[in-house]
Amino acid sequence: MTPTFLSVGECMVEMAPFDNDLFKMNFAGDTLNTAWYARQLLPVDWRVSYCTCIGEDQLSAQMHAFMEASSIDTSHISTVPNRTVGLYVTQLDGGERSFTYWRENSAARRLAARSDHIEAAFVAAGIIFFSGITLAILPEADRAVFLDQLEKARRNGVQVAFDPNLRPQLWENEDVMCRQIMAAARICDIVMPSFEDEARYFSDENPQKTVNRYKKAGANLLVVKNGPNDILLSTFEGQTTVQAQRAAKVVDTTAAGDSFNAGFLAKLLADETPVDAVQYGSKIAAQVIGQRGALVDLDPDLLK
Ligand SMILES: O=C(O)C(=O)C[C@H](O)[C@H](O)COP(=O)(O)O
Repeated sequence: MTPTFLSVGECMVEMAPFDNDLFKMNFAGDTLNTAWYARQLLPVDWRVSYCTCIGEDQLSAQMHAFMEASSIDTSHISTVPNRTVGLYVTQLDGGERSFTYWRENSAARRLAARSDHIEAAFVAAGIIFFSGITLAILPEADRAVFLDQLEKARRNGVQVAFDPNLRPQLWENEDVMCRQIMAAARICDIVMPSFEDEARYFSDENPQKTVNRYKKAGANLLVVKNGPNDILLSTFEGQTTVQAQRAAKVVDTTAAGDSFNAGFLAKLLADETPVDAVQYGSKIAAQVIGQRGALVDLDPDLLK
């Protein structure tokens, strides 16, 4: 059977600032970004599949065509009549990004509305990747359906990887966000949080506290990203810090974490050591933040 990397979540229209106050339209979203980079970084015998919902309008068709052209498998994308895809605009402040969204009524919010849709995607996967944003956009009842199906897939041997990607503006409130993130972490093998966010919303004093909290929840492989600072890696064998790759220049930090996740998971799935996988993920992220937008061309040397 073809090994499948399945990413689940929401892809949006991205408007990212380029030169002369012009904005460039693209398609992006944390889980799609990870799938897009993973497609380039995983061996060709892997299938990279994206699970979401889109509308039936022209913009949705364009997004679908973009994924196909990027060699991402679209067989787990369903359509929802009378809805369209979400949109976000990136604002840059000295290279640091922030996002404004128009996604309250997006088709992707229905991605777990039919449990057979996600079930079919999950059973076909070797590894499932999702994020806190995947959960944040779902109606409350669908979150439970999503996590139930995930647990079932995991019991059947599928690996589960999770980036908490904390976005309080997408949740009902911070309490709900923190509770749901920890409920999700309980059914994950690999958790890849970013310390800056975790410190802010879980009051972790240092990356060690972040590791301890997710380990207690049950995850056995943890990578705590920390911007340009050391990355903390915790595995079955113990833990270590890995120096982050310095970026030659920081132009736009959008998708730093998403591209790191793709590089890290691609090397793990190729049976490299977790330390090598962290170093590789960090190299990919350093490249990505040197260019504008979420999806950027990678140095061909990195793809070898
Ligand atoms: O916020 C969302 O919903 C998005 O998906 C927009 C962005 O593409 C990612 O958030 C970027 O993620 P970072 O790697 O954390 O920079």
